[in-house]
Amino acid sequence: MTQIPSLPAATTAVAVKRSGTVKRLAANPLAVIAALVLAVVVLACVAAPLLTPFDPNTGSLGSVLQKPGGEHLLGTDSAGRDVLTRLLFAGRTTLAAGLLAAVVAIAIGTPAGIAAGYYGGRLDGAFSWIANMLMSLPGIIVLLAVRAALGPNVWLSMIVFGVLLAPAFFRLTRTAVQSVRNELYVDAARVSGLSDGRIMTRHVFSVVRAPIIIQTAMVAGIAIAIQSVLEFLGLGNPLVPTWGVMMSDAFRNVYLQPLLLVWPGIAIASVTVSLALLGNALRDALEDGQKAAKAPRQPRRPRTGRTGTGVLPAVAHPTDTGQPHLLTVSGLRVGYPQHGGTVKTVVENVTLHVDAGEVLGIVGESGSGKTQTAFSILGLLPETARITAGTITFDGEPLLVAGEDARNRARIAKLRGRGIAYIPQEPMSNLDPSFTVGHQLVRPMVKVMGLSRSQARARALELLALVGIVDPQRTFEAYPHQISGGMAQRVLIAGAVSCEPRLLIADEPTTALDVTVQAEVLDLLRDLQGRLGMGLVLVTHNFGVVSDLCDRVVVMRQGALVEEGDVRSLLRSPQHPYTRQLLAATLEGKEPMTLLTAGATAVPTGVMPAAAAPGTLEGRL
Ligand SMILES: Nc1ncnc2c1ncn2[C@@H]1O[C@H](COP(=O)(O)OP(=O)(O)OP(=O)(O)O)[C@@H](O)[C@H]1O
Repeated sequence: MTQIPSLPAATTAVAVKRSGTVKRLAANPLAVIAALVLAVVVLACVAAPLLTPFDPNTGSLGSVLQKPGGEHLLGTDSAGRDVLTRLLFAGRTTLAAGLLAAVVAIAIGTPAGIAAGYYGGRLDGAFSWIANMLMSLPGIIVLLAVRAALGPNVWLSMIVFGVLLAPAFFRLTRTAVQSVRNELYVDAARVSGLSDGRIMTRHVFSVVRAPIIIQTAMVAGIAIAIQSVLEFLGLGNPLVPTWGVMMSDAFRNVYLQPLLLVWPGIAIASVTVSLALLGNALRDALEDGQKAAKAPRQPRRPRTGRTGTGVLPAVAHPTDTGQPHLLTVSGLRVGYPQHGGTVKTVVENVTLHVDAGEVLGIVGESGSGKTQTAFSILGLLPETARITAGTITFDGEPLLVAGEDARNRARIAKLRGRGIAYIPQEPMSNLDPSFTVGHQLVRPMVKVMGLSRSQARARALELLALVGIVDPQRTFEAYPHQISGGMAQRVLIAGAVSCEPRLLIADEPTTALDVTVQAEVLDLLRDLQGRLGMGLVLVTHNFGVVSDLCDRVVVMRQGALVEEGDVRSLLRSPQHPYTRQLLAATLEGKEPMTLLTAGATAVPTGVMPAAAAPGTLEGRL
């Protein structure tokens, strides 16, 4: 069994990444200066009443336009008001108004962008149309119109400006979400029973979090600058001190006291420039982090040992009792509409079933429609796919009916996790890099089984031990990059069985693994399936795996079933020429019965050399 390699700090962990980002920011002098300037300005403005004894709006006619010095550190303005006091109080309004614009833009743009990117289709079209329309409006003219209609209210102006800036966040999040919505870890989250809302907030939002923070810094700076420009032009409320209003006042006395223009100018420039610098530095720090994340992994330690501890008794396979099959697929047809109105059919009239405790293999060459069939059962087909005929029933209840898209989605969503679970092909890309292994195991159990967090945690540790992970605690706390491919596949198997599903669909579960780990994972699957009495649909193109694990097998070619039977008869006397051809190709031209030797368990994908394939066929034939 693989030990967790101890990785250097510069590799990919998100936990490491977070502290790494702070470290990289701290190493950037511009970022440090910008952060310090912002911190000083914000703190000084917040603590304004403590820092100055004057009132920002009360002046003294005896001390008009005084030069800096004495009790008025920055002098006084044309109404005899203390400039420093006004500057600090004005900063509160200006900064809060800039923040308000950014918050409004985020609150509108981000959820809309996530929903449009995640759901696509008409929702995306409608939201994109609104975003394009908002972007085509001339912002300054709209703000002038708002000012003319509703008066000089800085908060209202910034709310409107926030709405106008929302498309920036919308586009950013939509693009980011589009790039991950078909990632396998999102599919994995879906099949583990998490709702769309939960997936969007927990798994998808993490992708857009960093760009949003960067964009917020930029947008807040722009909002402060625009607000100040409008107020400088005399469109602000003279009764509410802001840096723009101060600039406007100062400009009227520029010949008498030019310094009055300098202080708010410095304040505006320092804050907007600092925000821009900080945003840039943050982007650089995150990009550097991503480069570090792509650094090569530590070599894996050699694996030893076998999996499973045989605690539960094996479940007897059902006999023909007249009970409905656990899963029945009837006449399934899946197609993809093409340009020009035609439909490319990728699954045609597929009919199969699997019972509780039974292992059904779906074999066929690449592109024969195995995954499309499995995805139809799991409700994971791409949005562009159309189920044009057929039904799928689970335990006698309809699960999928052609043409009932919305109901199909609801029915499948209810079954995921507890009814049907999924083990994918690519272990690494099915684990969300933003969360620890433990988190990803615990969440579905809390959500689907209603366990408390501590119960789910204890169960996750048990499951990790059950799937043969030597140090469950350490793996539980690890991020996906900190475990090997074989361990990741075991974690996914643990996750798939965590909610005690009645049917497990495993799509080429060993393809991405090296040969020794393939054998271990197959052993584990067989062991768990027997112990838990699950129905198992095993998608593979490897007859070695079929003979090792399956009770029955269906052979697919070009989207259709060409042969079906119990594994023993089918391997012994394949009827269809394609099955014979496939078997012959797998066996590299040798007769199946002459290959067999006892002792080993599995073979590498698509290859069954005499020395490597042993035992798998012999035990069954
Ligand atoms: N999004 C899609 N749009 C159009 N055609 C698709 C799409 N996804 C898959 N197909 C087509 O469906 C057919 C069946 O694909 P499927 O992934 O089920 O094959 P498979 O038997 O699982 O192959 P493999 O072993 O390589 O995974 C292929 O011809 C493939 O090109």
